[in-house]
Amino acid sequence: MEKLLIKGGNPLKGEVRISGAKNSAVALLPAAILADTPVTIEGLPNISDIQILAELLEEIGGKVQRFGQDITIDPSSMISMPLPNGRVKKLRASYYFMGAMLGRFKKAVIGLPGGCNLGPRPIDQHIKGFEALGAKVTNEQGAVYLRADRLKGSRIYLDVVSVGATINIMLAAVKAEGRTIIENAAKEPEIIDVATLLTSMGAKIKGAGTDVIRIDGVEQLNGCRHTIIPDRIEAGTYTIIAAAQGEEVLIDNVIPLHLESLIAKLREMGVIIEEEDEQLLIRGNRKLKSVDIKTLVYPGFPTDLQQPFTALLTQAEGTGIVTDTIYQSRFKHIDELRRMNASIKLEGASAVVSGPVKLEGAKVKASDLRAGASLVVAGIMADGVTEIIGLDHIDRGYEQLTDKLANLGANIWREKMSSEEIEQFQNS
Ligand SMILES: CC(=O)N[C@H]1[C@@H](OP(=O)(O)OP(=O)(O)OC[C@H]2O[C@@H](n3ccc(=O)[nH]c3=O)[C@H](O)[C@@H]2O)O[C@H](CO)[C@@H](O)[C@@H]1O
Ligand SMILES: C=C(OP(=O)(O)O)C(=O)O
Repeated sequence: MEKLLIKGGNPLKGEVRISGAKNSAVALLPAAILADTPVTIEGLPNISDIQILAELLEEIGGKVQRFGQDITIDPSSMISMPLPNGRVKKLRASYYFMGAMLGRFKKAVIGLPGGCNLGPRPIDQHIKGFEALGAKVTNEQGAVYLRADRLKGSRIYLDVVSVGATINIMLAAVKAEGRTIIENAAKEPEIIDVATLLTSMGAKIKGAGTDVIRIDGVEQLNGCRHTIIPDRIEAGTYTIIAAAQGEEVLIDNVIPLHLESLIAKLREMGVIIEEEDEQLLIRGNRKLKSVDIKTLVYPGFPTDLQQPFTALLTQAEGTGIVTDTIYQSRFKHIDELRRMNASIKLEGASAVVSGPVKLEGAKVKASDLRAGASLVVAGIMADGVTEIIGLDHIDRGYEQLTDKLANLGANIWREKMSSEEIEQFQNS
């Protein structure tokens, strides 16, 4: 087990290349289950969630070959193997095996998903969608059992705008008989990416990226080749880091449109950002002004950037109010930032951040993926050394974080934890 160490204060300069989007990749891989012939996905991030999904695909009989950032999945000999326990519990996106296996085999047994602990994360809207398509769904001993004699297209109104439910229903509906209409669908770029892959496989989908998606089911889907979109959350994290500590940082392989809400907020704070087709050039500003943020569904401010952004607000003049409307209790990073001298109060569903303060390096723990990212942002700005444990969370979502930041000039490295440290960590 390792810990991450950062000696803060170095000005950052240079270029960082963004990897493929985790939240697309984790749906694209299960989507391959639906094809009759091999699917190749290009530009995958090398992160632990992808490794686990590749192993799950092999567990159900898929042949998986990885060549650098590309993966080829031959689904022809897959079977509807139950996956009630084990790897499925390690990540959120294992829920996509429900939709994909239901679409292909008309049955699936999948353990309830893991992923970041952000408070309650129900999957009732996924289930509502599967039931509307004709599946019988039961929950037994922590696993979801799905079975359908046939899947039949239906009109489904989501009571909550959900990325996972929108994609999961698409995965099942592409092989249902007739037309499915998903209303109040989520509009995140990852949904368009999954729809693009499915369309290349032969699916008939209209409206992905709007709040009404129409799907006409087909009997057969074939293999294809697909290039994943860049990770807007990784790009946003580096943009925040560059705003915090950058002299001049070029973010390469990014779709600026996907980050409009973040870019607007950073400009309000006084950060200078130039947008190119696939790049962002960020000039940090040591005199930042505070702003308020409220997370919303896309194209609103993403909840996955709320935690890293909160760390940046500690350096801004004034008071910034951070409200997360998607996950009201996504604030586990606050106590850790306070250990680093941040001045943050929790008031109801908001964090009130006062700044600027001089952050000080400390021993802190990443309780979830983006909490980890917020500690990295803080560590990069702090005086002295910050020691972050809980790297398994960070490794779920950031490819080569240490190398990418070191290339920009950060003083950052990983070290093995001693057995006493591991014991303390496990008991904490
Ligand atoms: C693997 C993946 O893509 N993860 C992302 C996905 O998670 P995930 O797909 O799990 O998030 P959702 O969009 O489904 O959740 C949004 C909100 O809806 C609620 N909800 C969701 C489903 C449901 O059936 N019932 C229900 O009440 C959730 O508790 C949450 O409050 O979108 C989140 C919101 O942008 C991001 O933070 C995650 O990084
Ligand atoms: C919450 C996240 O991921 P997951 O849904 O996979 O837990 C995230 O990427 O910030």
